[in-house]
Amino acid sequence: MKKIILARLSTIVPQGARMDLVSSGMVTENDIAIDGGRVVVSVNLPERLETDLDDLKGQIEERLSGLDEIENLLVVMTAERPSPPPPEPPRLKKRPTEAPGRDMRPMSAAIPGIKTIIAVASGKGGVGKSTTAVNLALALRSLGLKTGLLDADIYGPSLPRLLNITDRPEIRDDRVIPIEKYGIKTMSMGFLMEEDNPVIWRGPMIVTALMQMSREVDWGELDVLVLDMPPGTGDAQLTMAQQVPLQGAVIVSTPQDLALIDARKGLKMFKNVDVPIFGIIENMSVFICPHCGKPSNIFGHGGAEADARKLGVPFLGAIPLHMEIRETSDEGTPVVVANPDSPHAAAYRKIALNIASRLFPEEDED
Ligand SMILES: Nc1ncnc2c1ncn2[C@@H]1O[C@H](COP(=O)(O)OP(=O)(O)OP(=O)(O)O)[C@@H](O)[C@H]1O
Repeated sequence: MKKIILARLSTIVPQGARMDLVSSGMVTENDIAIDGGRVVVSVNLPERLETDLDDLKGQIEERLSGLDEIENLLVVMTAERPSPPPPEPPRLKKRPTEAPGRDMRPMSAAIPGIKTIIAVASGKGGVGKSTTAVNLALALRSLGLKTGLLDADIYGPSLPRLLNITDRPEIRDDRVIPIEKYGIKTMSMGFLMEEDNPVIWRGPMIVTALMQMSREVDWGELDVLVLDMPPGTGDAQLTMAQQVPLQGAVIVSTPQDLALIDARKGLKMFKNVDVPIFGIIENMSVFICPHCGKPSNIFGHGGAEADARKLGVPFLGAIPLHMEIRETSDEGTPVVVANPDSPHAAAYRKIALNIASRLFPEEDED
């Protein structure tokens, strides 16, 4: 089957390219994932190729449309960048709203149906960003907001594990249908990836694919879409911060100094692209002993709060390091739904309320 697909794609020469999709290596056997009748074709575009992506996508779909074996086809455009260009603050100072992006859409055009988007980011990996994003999304939902959660962590998507989702999303009319769990709509690269064939997402950066994930998923009507950003402050994060119309960002940090230094980089990145920082969340702030309930400041609690004050950024709250948060995450039932009456769930709800009042200030006035 892959051979047939490759043969058909070898007849397409993208506008501006010298060779066809297959001879140029833009689509290889590894870039085709087949799961029953579902086929995902990943096109790795060279950085410098200026081509109309919608047109190219249309050509691929048309060329493969005659194959009976394909029930659902998803074409994903990915862009490899051998060396990320260093951010240039003057160029990035103003967030472009009119300039076309790579795919010729306005860079931060609103996504129809989605009222607001917030990014949950961290300066480095492993600080509990995804756990925080999932619990915040569920807490926003518990406040009555229609909520979606997009796991943009292409390097290590964690949503399938955190929400115990093993299904694959349906693809209808060329749009991916998000998977609903605990009342929120969710989407993750992990839902589309083949476990034994992760190579489909190879490449140091897949920003174009992420753009498709936010725009070509059928989110329906949402009050808020929570974006679980990839960890760090590299080129992928920067491009996302520029291209997705963000209302604001929250930075998750652990109390350790190192994480705070990284968190500062996160703050700087969003400031450079004019995305308001809603505040810092200190995760794993104090260790609460599961046996005696006694708090211990093993990481030096308070670092994030003091740092936020110094940087003039709001401190949104502290989430303790607690076994229950870890266990519920591992079981795929985050603490906000597993134990809504717990103090941990209350801590997430308090932060969610704060975020909601920033997102919808007018509804807060009476
Ligand atoms: N407050 C907490 N208390 C206890 N465990 C936590 C807490 N927050 C996160 N964890 C645990 O820490 C680990 C890392 O969390 P998580 O995957 O959310 O981090 P991350 O920053 O998204 O990581 P990565 O950057 O690698 O994606 C997980 O096992 C999670 O269950």
